[in-house]
Amino acid sequence: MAKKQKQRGSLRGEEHVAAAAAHEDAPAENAEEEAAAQEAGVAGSEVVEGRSADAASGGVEEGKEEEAAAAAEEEEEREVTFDELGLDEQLKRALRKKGLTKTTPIQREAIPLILEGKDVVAKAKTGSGKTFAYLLPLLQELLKLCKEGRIRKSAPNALILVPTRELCQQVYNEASSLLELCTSKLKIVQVTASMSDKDIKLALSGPPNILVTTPACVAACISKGIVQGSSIKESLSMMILDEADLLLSYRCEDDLKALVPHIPRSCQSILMSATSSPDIDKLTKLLLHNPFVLTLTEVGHAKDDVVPRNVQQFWISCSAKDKMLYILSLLKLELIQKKVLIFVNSIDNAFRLRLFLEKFAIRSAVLNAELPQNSRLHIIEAFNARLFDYLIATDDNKTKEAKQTNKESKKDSKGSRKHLQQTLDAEFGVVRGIDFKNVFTVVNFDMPPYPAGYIHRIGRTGRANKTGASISLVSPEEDYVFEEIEHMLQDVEKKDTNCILPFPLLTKNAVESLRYRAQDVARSVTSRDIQEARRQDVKNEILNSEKLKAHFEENPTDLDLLKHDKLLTNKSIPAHLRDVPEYLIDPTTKEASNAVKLSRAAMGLDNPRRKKRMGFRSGSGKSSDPLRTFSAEGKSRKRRGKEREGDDRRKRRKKAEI
Ligand SMILES: Nc1ncnc2c1ncn2[C@@H]1O[C@H](COP(=O)(O)OP(=O)(O)OP(=O)(O)O)[C@@H](O)[C@H]1O
Repeated sequence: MAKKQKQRGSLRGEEHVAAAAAHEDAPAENAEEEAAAQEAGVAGSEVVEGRSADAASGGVEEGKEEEAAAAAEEEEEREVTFDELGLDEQLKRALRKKGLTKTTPIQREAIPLILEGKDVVAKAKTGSGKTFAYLLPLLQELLKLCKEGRIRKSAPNALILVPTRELCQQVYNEASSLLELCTSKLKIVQVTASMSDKDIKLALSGPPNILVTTPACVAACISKGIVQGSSIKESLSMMILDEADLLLSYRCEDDLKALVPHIPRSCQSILMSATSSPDIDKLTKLLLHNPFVLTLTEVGHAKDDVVPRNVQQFWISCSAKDKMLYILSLLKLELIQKKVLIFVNSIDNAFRLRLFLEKFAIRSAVLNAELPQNSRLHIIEAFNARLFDYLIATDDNKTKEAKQTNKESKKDSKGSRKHLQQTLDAEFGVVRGIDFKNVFTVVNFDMPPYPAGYIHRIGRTGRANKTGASISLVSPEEDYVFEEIEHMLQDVEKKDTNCILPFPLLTKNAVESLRYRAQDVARSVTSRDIQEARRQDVKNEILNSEKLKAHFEENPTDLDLLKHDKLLTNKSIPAHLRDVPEYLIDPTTKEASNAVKLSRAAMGLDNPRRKKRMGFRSGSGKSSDPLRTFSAEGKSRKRRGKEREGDDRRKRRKKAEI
C-alpha cells in the first residue's frame, strides 16, 4: 500500500500523498492524528492533508512552512489531463467533446483513488469540480461491469444522493451529458419526492443503472415497497453522498439510517463536501468503511469554508437607503462584469430591486424559494444559457419545512454552534451547491446574516478556476457581520489580512451624478407595486410551470419560454432613465467603464465563438482585469492595502466612503 501511495506521489508530485506515505511510514508519530480521526468517527481512515504531513515529520519550522505552501501552490498549478488518469476511452472522448481536457486538483486526486475501489471522503472548495470527480470513476466502473456482463439488474447499481431537487437535476444533467457522448449506454434516472408514486415506479422500472435522488425520496421508496431493500442489497455497487455537508442539515439522518441495512458491504461509498464539520464525520462513520480522507489544502483547516482564490472581494460602504443608488451606478455605468448574481435578504427586497432596475431599462429575474420547482430550475437554466445577465436571488429557504427546521433547532439548542449551522444551512436551499455558469460578479446588495452565508454566496463565482469578483454593499447596520466575515477570512487566509478591499472603480462623482434620478425612481416603487409584482410573478410562473414541464419534455433544448426577465410593468421607459446622458458621466468613470468593457472583450465574453473555444483557464487573465489595475483615485490596490493596514474599522469606513 505504501508503495502504491509513493507511486501516486511520483506521478503527481503530490504533497498530500507524500503526507500519506509519511503517515504509513511513521505510525508512531501519527498516533495523535489517528486518535483524533477515531474520535471524529473516521476510525482507520487515511488522512491526506497538509497538516498530516507536518505531524508525521515532527512539525514544520516556520521557514519550511512557507516552502511547503509554495510547493503546494506550484503543485496546484501543475496540470494533469484526464488522459493521464486511466479513464475509459469512451469517457475520455466524451470529455474532449465537452472541451474538457485538464483536471481540477480534486479530480486528479479523487479519481485514481475511486478507481482503485476505495471508499473516499473528498473535501474541496466550492466550484472545484467535485461532481466530475465522482461521476467519471462511477461511470467508468459501471461501463466496465456492463462490458464484463457483471451488472446486476434487480435495482439501481449506483445511487447518487443529494440534498435538494435542484441538485438532483443538476447532477442528472451532468451525468446525462457525458453518457450521451458515450457509445455504451447506461440508464440514468432522477426521482424526487415531488413525483407521484406511479411516476417513480415508471422511472425505476427497468431498473436504471444510476439513480439520482434525495435520501428522503429513497427512504420513502423503500418504505412504500417501490424498491425492495433486498434488491438494493443485491445490485448496489456504488453510492455517492454529494454536498454531504448539507445532507444532515436537511434532516436526512433518519432517511440515511433507514437505508444503511440495505447497503451491501461490498458497496463502494464516496462522500463529497465543500466543508469540514462534525456532521461529515457522522455521515462518514454511518456509511463508509475505512475511507481515504482527501482534504485539499485549500479547504480551511480551522474554519469550515474558504473563498476560491480566484475571486477578488470588494466592499462599498453606503447607507441602507443609498443601496439602490449604488447598485444602479455599478450596473448602469457598467463598472462590473456580467453575468451578475445579486443577493438580497428578502423576497420583497428582490422585487423592489427588480422594479427599480426595470425603470432604468435594466432587466433582471428573481429567483426565490416561493416559485414553483419547474420555474426555479428553468430560471437557473436560462441564466446559465445567458438569456439574461442579472439574476436577483434570495438565499433564504422560506419553505414550511425549513421554517420548521429552524424553529425546532432553535428550541433544541439555543445559541449552540449546531443550531447556527442548521439555521444557516436551511437558508441555502435555493442556491447552495447550484452550479451557476460563468457568473462573473456576485453582489451582496444585502449582507448575509451570517459569515458562512457570505462564503456560500460568493462561491457562485470563480467556479472551475475562472476569475470572479464579489462586491458587498455594507451599511453601518451591517458592519458587525462584515467584521465577522473579515475575521473569518483572516483566520482562514492568515497571510492576507486585507482580503476584502474597497471597490476601486466607483467615484463619489459618479454616484452623485445619478443620485437625483435614483432617489426619484426609488420613491416611485411602492409597497403595493412590490406586492403586485410578487403576486404576478408567482402567478405567471405557476401558469408557466406546467407549460414549461410539458414543453421541455418534448423540446429539451428550446429556450424560448425561458425569458424570466420579462418586464413586470408595461409602462414605457423614459429616455433619460434608459440611457445615462454623456454629460453626467465624469471622465474617470468613463475610463473605468471602458476598461471593464475592454477587459470583457479581452476575455472573449462578448464573442460567442471565442467563448466556445475558451479553455478551462481562459478568462482568468489577471493583467487585463481593471479591478486589478485600475484605481479611480489613481492609487494602486496594493498601496491602498498597505496604507490601510493597522487602521481601525471606523477609519477604514471613512476611507472607503465615496
Ligand atoms: N476539469 C474541468 N475543466 C473545466 N471545467 C470543469 C472541470 N471540472 C468541472 N468543471 C466545471 O466546473 C464547474 C463547477 O463544478 P462542480 O459543480 O462540480 O463544482 P463543485 O465542487 O461540486 O461545487 P459546489 O461545492 O459549489 O457544489 C461546473 O460548471 C463544471 O462543469
